[in-house]
Amino acid sequence: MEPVIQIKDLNKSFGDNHVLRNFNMAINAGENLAILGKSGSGKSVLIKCIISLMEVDSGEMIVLGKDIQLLNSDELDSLRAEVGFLFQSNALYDSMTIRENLEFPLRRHWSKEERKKGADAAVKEALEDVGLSHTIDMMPAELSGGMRKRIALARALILRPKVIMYDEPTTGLDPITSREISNLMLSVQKKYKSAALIISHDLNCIKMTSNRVIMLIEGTRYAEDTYENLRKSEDPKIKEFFD
Ligand SMILES: Nc1ncnc2c1ncn2[C@@H]1O[C@H](COP(=O)(O)OP(=O)(O)OP(=O)(O)O)[C@@H](O)[C@H]1O
Repeated sequence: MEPVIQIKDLNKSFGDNHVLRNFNMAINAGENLAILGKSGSGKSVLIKCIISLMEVDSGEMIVLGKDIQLLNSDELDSLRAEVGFLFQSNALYDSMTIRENLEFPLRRHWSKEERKKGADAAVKEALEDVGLSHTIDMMPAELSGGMRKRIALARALILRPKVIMYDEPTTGLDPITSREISNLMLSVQKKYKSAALIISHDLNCIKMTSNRVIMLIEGTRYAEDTYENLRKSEDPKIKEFFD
């Protein structure tokens, strides 16, 4: 089966700063792939290139069978409906209730008719998925950091994406809440058979959620293996991450 995301020989520089160098990566359907790299190694730049928020210098990016550099803005918009994002900041709208926050992507991607028929059920199911049905009429400010993260995940799920991008999903959360989020990420993968790109510093999160890990070092795919195999590596550059 064709990978859901395929990156070939991606290069991205800012002046003399060559952030990504002939970077290659493929995510298969239903697979959780994590990218582990030091601060400043280019993980966020990579996500921005994949969702076309940033232009690349050279390389190819095929997302759900489409070469994203060849898409016009309408085509990009509909592709983005199939890709869910969980941003580090959660990006919830503070002035909207939880229901309104979850309806937001539906307003953009569903017709009025579709929303009339299905929005209420979709919002309720997404909230159930993250165990927060009771917050439907609350405001984001009334929720804890971990709850806001779960709501952001519910919003990412509402359009049933085939692939989800997790940008530092557990950063800033305590270990117990981080584990809850990691467990949720696993149950999402199981229930929706979605694939994921997970960018994280949190080794526990990566250990729990990823099927495969790419080590991004000096802009390249330095190593790629399961978490357990990488943890056992004797390579000093890899060991550094686990010590
Ligand atoms: N818009 C930009 N203009 C210039 N340089 C940039 C820009 N965005 C990122 N960079 C540079 O690209 C490099 C990679 O940054 P990036 O944010 O991708 O790192 P990261 O691996 O996500 O780090 P962290 O884990 O700290 O979030 C850094 O050297 C950064 O300064």
